[in-house]
Amino acid sequence: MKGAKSIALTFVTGNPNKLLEFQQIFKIHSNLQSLYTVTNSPIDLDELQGDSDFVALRKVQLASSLLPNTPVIIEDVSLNFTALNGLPGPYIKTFLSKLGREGLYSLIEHQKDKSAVAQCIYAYQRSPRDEARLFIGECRGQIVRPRGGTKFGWDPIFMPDDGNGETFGEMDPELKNKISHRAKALKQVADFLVEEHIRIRL
Ligand SMILES: O=c1nc[nH]c2c1ncn2[C@H]1C[C@H](O)[C@@H](COP(=O)(O)OP(=O)(O)OP(=O)(O)O)O1
Ligand SMILES: [Mg+2]
Repeated sequence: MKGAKSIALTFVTGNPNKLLEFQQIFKIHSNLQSLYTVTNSPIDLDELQGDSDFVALRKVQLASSLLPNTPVIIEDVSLNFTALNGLPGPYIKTFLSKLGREGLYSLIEHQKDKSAVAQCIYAYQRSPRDEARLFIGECRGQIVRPRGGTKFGWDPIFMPDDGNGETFGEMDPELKNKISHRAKALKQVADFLVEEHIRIRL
């Protein structure tokens, strides 16, 4: 059992790869380990259409209404191709499932600008009566032909600009977890959760 002061936090995601990276990055923020007991609710939340902030906001409100007795956190990830004015954006999951990694690459194969921004939004809500809070992390990179054996989404076609020339799919997970969109967003979440723990305990 965790210490008596530990607060429950439910991460609502149907994606086991997200959960794994969340847990790995959460460990890096060692002060949080004693403050929160995180559990996963594997609900695949409905997602409305809209810009990425709106999608994340409505997702966390839905999660909170389904789980009114626990603070909840959700994640929404977008992949924005510069040459396509930000598309696929929050619709990356559908694009990936319909086109595959090769197909995604072929969307911009003939474009000069192959840059893209991976964006991760965490949304937190303490209860259905409280306001949602959003935390956004971005990682700039280039879209390349698929490289690397990971099973996680679009990792093999995304080569971050501040990495080592490898795609997320080729990279040591430890390096990905230091520089990724998810790591950057979770850093802000971690700072917030320390403050939130004090507020909840007051
Ligand atoms: O670091 C990542 N590296 C590679 N691929 C990634 C990453 N992070 C999300 N992805 C994929 C999963 C999904 O195909 C899409 C985002 O869609 P998104 O709605 O946020 O995720 P999801 O529906 O799988 O899980 P959830 O239940 O949390 O909504 O990009
Ligand atoms: Mg989703």
